[in-house]
Amino acid sequence: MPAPFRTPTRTAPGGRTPAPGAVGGPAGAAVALTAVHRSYTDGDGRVSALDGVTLRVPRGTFLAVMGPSGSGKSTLLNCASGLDRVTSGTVEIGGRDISGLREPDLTVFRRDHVGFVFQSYNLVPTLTAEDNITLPLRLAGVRPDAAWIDELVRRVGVADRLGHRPSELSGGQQQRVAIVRALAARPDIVFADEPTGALDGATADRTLSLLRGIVDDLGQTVVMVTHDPAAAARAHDTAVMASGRVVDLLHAPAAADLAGRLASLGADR
Ligand SMILES: Nc1ncnc2c1ncn2[C@@H]1O[C@H](COP(=O)(O)OP(=O)(O)OP(=O)(O)O)[C@@H](O)[C@H]1O
Repeated sequence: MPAPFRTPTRTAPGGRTPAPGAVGGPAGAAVALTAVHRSYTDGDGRVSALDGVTLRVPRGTFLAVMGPSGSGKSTLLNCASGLDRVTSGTVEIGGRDISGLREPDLTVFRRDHVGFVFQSYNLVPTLTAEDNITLPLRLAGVRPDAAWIDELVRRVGVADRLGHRPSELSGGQQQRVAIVRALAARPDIVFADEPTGALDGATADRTLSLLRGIVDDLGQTVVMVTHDPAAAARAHDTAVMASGRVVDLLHAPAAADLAGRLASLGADR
């Protein structure tokens, strides 16, 4: 019988070992990828963007995904979140296999079970912060859970900005509103794509603290793609990708160790 998950191939340069249960163990996985391949056909032939990824993200954990440009990070995020389809293998979110869902069902599933945070915030410019937060729920015909949203709004510190439009908010405030929007439906998992990429150092730091807090204090699950070793070091675990594979799964790596590992993989940023 094949191994149920890919065994990390190495530990951090500092000798840290992967978190027990950070991969594998089907129980309690917010998202589980099994033998996922994703290939694209382009002008030059076939590109294997994901080449056999098996990865489980336990509920209530914060996973960073790093790797050189072109290593497959965005493809991993897109496939794991149901934005893109796998060529082969399976993706389960909250125990539900989404690999075979038809498009309308997949759209509804994503809406109800997956939250997204983007580098560019993706707020609707004509709506207030409050309306941005509740828009996805209202479109779904779901009454927002006012107590939960209040808790989130207070936690991220935008309670006094709810009546403002995005253009009247700083980048950090817009990202905090986007984080509340992503969590409003209590998703199984939040995927964050370079969430601090457009923020200055101090604001990025605060945003990472918020993400870590919603995992540690509220039991949410976050998967974050980042190029920044210091950002990844704020997560519990880091998956390092190269050539479409997860080559390391590191528990609480130091930023310097991650930077060294990326340099060894030829990452130029
Ligand atoms: N739609 C597509 N069509 C063809 N090739 C694609 C497509 N999407 C991704 N690829 C290829 O798949 C590989 C992985 O791309 P991906 O965007 O996942 O990498 P990445 O690690 O996120 O890169 P970056 O850090 O530069 O954003 C690359 O070789 C890329 O060119």
